[in-house]
Amino acid sequence: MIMTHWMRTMHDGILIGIGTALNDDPQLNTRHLPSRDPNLSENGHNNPYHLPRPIILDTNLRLSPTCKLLKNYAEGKGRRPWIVCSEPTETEHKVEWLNRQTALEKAGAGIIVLQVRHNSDGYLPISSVLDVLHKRGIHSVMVEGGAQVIRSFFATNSPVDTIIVTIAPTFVGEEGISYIVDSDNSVFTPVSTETFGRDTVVALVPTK
Ligand SMILES: NC(=O)C1=CN([C@@H]2O[C@H](COP(=O)(O)OP(=O)(O)OC[C@H]3O[C@@H](n4cnc5c(N)ncnc54)[C@H](O)[C@@H]3O)[C@@H](O)[C@H]2O)C=CC1
Ligand SMILES: Nc1nc(O)c(N)c(N[C@@H]2O[C@H](COP(=O)(O)O)[C@@H](O)[C@H]2O)n1
Repeated sequence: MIMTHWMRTMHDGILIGIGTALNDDPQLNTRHLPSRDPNLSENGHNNPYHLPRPIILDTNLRLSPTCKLLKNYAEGKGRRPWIVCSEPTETEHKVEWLNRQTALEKAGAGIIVLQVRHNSDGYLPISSVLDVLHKRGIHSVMVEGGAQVIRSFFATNSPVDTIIVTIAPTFVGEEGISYIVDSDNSVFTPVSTETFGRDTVVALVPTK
C-alpha cells in the first residue's frame, strides 16, 4: 500500500469507478508516506507530497456527498474531487439527477458533464474522458480500479502504457473480481518484478 501511495504522488490524476467509491470509500491520498516538513508543501493542502486529483467515473452521480473524498476536501486535506458523468437519457430521471448534482456540488465536488452518451452498460467513452481531463491539465492518470473501469481501459485503442499488478498470497474465492480481458490490446510484457514483504509486484508494458 505504501508503494501505491508513492505512485499516487507521480500522477496528475487518480481515477476510480463509482463501484470502488461506493464499496471502499477510498481517500486516494498519500497518508501512508513517511512524514515530512509540511513547509515543503507547494500544493496549498498542508501536505508535503504532490496530491493527485481524485477523479470518479460516475455516470449517474451516485457518489455520496458525505464520502471521505469530499470530507477531506472540505477540511483542506485533499484536492477537490472531480466526478465525470453524462446527462440522463430519460427525461423522467432528469430532476433526480439534477438534485444529486446540486447536493454533490454543495459538498464540494467538481462535476464534469461529458457531451457524449454513455453506452447501454452506463459506461462513458474513455477517449472522451481522457480528452476532457487533458484539457483541464490532467496529463497523467493512475487508474486504481475497479474491474469494470480497468476492463474499459483495455478496450480497443487502449491508452494504457504501464500496468502495475500486486500479487498478495490471499485466496479471494469465487466472489473474487476477475480482471481477465478479451482484447488483443491486453497483451502486455512483464518488465520488472519485485517482492515487498509478502507481496509481489509486477510491472508490465504493451507488447510491441
Ligand atoms: N484490489 C484492488 O487493488 C482494488 C480492488 N477494487 C475493488 O473493485 C470493486 C469495484 O469494482 P467494480 O464493481 O468493477 O466497479 P468500478 O469501480 O470499476 O466502477 C464501475 C462503474 O463505473 C461507472 N463507469 C463509468 N464509465 C465507465 C467506463 N468507461 N467503464 C467502466 N465503468 C464506468 C459505471 O457506473 C460502472 O458501474 C470494489 O469492491 C473494490 O474493492 C477496487 C480498486 C482496487
Ligand atoms: N492499488 C492498490 N494496491 C493495494 O495493495 C490495495 N490494497 C489497493 N486497494 C484499494 O485502495 C483503495 C483504498 O485506499 P485509500 O483509502 O485511498 O488509501 C481502495 O479503492 C482499495 O480497493 N489498491
